[in-house]
Amino acid sequence: MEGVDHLAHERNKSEFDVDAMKIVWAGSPHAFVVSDRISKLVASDPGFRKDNRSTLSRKELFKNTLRKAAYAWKTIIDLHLSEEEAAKLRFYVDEPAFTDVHWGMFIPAIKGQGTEEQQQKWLPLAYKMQIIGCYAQTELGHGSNVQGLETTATFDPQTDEFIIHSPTLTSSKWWPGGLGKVATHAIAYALLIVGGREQGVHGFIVQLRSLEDHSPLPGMTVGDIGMKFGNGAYNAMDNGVLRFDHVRIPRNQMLMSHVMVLGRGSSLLGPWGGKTDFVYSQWSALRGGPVGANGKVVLVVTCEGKYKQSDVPRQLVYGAMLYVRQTIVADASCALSRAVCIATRYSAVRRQFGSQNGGPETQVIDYKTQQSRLFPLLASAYAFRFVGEWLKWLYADVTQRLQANDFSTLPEAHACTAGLKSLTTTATADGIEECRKLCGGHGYLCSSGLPELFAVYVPACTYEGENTVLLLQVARFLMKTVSQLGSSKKPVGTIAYMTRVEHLMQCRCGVQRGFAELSADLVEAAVAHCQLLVVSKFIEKLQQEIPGKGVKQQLEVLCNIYALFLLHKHQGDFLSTGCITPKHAALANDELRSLYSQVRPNAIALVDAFNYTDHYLGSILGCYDGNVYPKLYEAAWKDPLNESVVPDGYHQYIRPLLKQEIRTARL
Ligand SMILES: Cc1cc2nc3c(=O)[nH]c(=O)nc-3n(C[C@H](O)[C@H](O)[C@H](O)COP(=O)(O)OP(=O)(O)OC[C@H]3O[C@@H](n4cnc5c(N)ncnc54)[C@H](O)[C@@H]3O)c2cc1C
Repeated sequence: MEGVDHLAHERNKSEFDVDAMKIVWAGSPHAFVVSDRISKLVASDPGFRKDNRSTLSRKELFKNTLRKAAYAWKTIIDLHLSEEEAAKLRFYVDEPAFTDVHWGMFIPAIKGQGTEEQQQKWLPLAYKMQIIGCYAQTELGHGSNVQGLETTATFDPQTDEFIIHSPTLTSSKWWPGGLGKVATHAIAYALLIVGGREQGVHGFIVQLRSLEDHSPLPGMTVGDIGMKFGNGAYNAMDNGVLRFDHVRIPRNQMLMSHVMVLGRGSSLLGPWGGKTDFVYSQWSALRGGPVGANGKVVLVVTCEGKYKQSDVPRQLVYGAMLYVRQTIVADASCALSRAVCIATRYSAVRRQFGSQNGGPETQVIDYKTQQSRLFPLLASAYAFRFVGEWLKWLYADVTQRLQANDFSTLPEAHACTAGLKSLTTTATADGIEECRKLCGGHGYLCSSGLPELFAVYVPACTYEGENTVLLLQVARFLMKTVSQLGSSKKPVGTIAYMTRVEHLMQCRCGVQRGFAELSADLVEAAVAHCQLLVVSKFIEKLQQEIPGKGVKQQLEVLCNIYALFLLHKHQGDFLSTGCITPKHAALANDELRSLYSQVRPNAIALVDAFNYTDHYLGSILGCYDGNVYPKLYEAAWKDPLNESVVPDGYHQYIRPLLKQEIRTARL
């Protein structure tokens, strides 16, 4: 039956132009062309094979990841791929690797926190992969609380160097991807000590390994932290542990675009001016902690004991984080759409019960319960796509403003990226698991692709800001906004709606002192605010011109499902606050059911619009042609356990049982 499309009847039912939807999903015709070409290139190259990943041992998996990363780099060079194409290629290779951190965190950190001089020195090396970088912030004892980091960087004015040291076991760097076995350099975060005084946590470029033989440099104890959740998945990554024993690095390896420590006799440039011994700054946690009272970086000139302020707000250190978090939101729609594509196609293939007069049984996708679990996830995938697009725009906008010394939108951008990172990753991780359940027993097989997708994805709820910690930051931002409602400072942008809420206008924010007590409720408020963002950005998308027969109508249906499903899920909150009446709630529920019926004939086409190759999906249940059973059957025989009919261990452990010889067996 090779070549037969078992889902053709489903595709024929669709009421819209799938090719036009593919372009909407990709973001533009250009993005579609690039994505389509690169995904097919990766899928057709046996060098990027990944179907055996979950059966490899850790060592084999890791070595294979190294091979793929090198092969990907060779392909990028040989084919002269642009930066955009290269990024797409890494995306479609679809394997966590040290390169993710090198390109996604090490380079952005140097760009965001390094001086021009530092960028000129380090970026060309990093771009050519003559050095490989990791991002070493988290320690064994502290992750979210960056101010609590214990690694020290003590300035030695005699030699003009920093001494990087891990004073305790809990100060060991722990988790950084790429650190364990590959990275030659790290951006290591450490508590700066100048003249005996602690001056907050800063980033330092530290060489870890020899560029000749890859051995750790003197003073470094470095290795991998061990197996992680799931088969394959994140075990392809060498998350690492690192201890420093009085490692010396030159002063110019502290990242100094916003703060600086000057050597004796150096001149100060820019807004600070003057001549001094040392200058350093104070700034709060990268991930935690409220923004300071005036939001300014405080520069301290130690030799004179004078305090000066620059015009640079301390939130500027969030720049690299904003970038990384907005990419995480974009990735959420990819991971969720992938799981939804698998579950939708399989739900159309799978039949259970309902046979009439010997006819075929019912496709499980036709059960209303299946639809009510699956279609809100399909709607969420599209909703996250569009809010991700908007966040990308917001990031570009805020970056442009920063270059023009306009810092006004930075707190809002920070709240949006933190909140949406939290919301979309939580919903995606939960959504992937729901898709696994939607596929019944077969969803539990590695060949469904869903267990590994979940295992790879779920740490996104923790890294780059633990999701609850991030929501607490959004809650603080919202409470601050509420407290300013009566003042002349009017909320704008994503919080402008607050001025329209009559009740809020009369509120005085009373949670300043009781914040911790109310934090669980405030986190819910933060989620609601972020949901409003997602819904409003979906609606804004629909206000644009969207070409293609029936495309806009389908998106309208999905947008309504997304919004009404939320209303349905949180009915209690809406009813208890008097926002809706029980009649409204019932109407919304009726409407939701009717929307599910409208999606049903278009469901397969709506997931086809993601344009995923079978290679990228990595799932027998989700394969394009729907020919699930023969492929499942065939895959089972390829399992290493089936290499022999009688298993290894039969003579030692099974036969003695069967032959009642267990007491004399050598176990
Ligand atoms: C796969 C993976 C890859 C990673 N890669 C890197 C990397 O490349 N570089 C790097 O530096 N780090 C990396 N990390 C580490 C990651 O960034 C941290 O684990 C993350 O920041 C969370 O910090 P934590 O582990 O200290 O969690 P904790 O903060 O200890 O969280 C534990 C619990 O405490 C709660 N909690 C914490 N603080 C508060 C609070 N103030 N109020 C209420 N509740 C609170 C949290 O909600 C959570 O439920 C990685 C982690 C993983 C899992």
